[in-house]
Amino acid sequence: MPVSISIEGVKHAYQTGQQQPLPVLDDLNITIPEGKFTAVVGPSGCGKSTLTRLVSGLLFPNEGTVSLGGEPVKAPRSTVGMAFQNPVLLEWRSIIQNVVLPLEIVKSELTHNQRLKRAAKLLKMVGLEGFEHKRPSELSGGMRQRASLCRSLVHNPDVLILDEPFGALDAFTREDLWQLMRDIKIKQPFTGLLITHDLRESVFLADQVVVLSSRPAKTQFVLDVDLPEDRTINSLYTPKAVEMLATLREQIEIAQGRKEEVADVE
Ligand SMILES: Nc1ncnc2c1ncn2[C@@H]1O[C@H](COP(=O)(O)OP(=O)(O)OP(=O)(O)O)[C@@H](O)[C@H]1O
Repeated sequence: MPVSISIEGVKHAYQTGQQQPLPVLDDLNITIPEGKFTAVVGPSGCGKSTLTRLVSGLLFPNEGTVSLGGEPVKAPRSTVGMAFQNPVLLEWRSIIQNVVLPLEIVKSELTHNQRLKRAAKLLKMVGLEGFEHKRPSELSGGMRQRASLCRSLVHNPDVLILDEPFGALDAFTREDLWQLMRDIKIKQPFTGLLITHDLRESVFLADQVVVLSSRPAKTQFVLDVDLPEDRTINSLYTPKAVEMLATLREQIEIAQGRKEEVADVE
């Protein structure tokens, strides 16, 4: 069952040997209701991947709290799924064996056959039926990323963290995978956190887009994406979406220090 994600007053600095700590996150506040999808955008190096480590329990904040379903995160949780820009599939395993890997790690109660059945169902859902027994190197980049998405979903995670998973793909494959992700979200609900540099991707996939300031990152701006659930690529060209994209573009420029924030004049 999807759970809410709550990031409240989070500050984090990395200890870097003898040098002064490097402040990375400074007063981060993000709330993602259960089953909703939030995209986080911000300047390069502002702390987005650090945020994913805090939510997945691989790192703990110096100040503030990160909670999943109202429970503070104190350790890595097996109910979180993750996918990254580089799918890192194991070459000595077939595609289906790569997909079942998380079930082995979390010591699932499913039998061997049940695990294979679940993986095969996911592979079918992403259009990889017939490729179950291929090696990762026999697949294209887009196909490997589809397999990686199956691996991140095979243990039915209640939270899915996507750290630029489509960043290395060509524009058309990327759009295909956005649509696939939209359909997966309906079939297998989860609470989603997407890190991306692509504003169109954020508007296509998310219910809300959070813009972070430059490092140390603060929550600078939150946009509610008021588009239909069943949005298509064409939805990105509607006046409403174009206006949202322009707003986000402007906020990124402010975050990068290229533009001053202008106060509203009544
Ligand atoms: N384990 C670590 N120890 C020390 N410093 C780190 C560590 N991990 C990241 N950093 C530093 O923290 C800052 C934020 O890194 P992070 O990877 O979270 O940013 P990001 O927003 O995801 O970057 P990008 O957009 O370029 O992918 C960077 O300056 C990075 O060098």
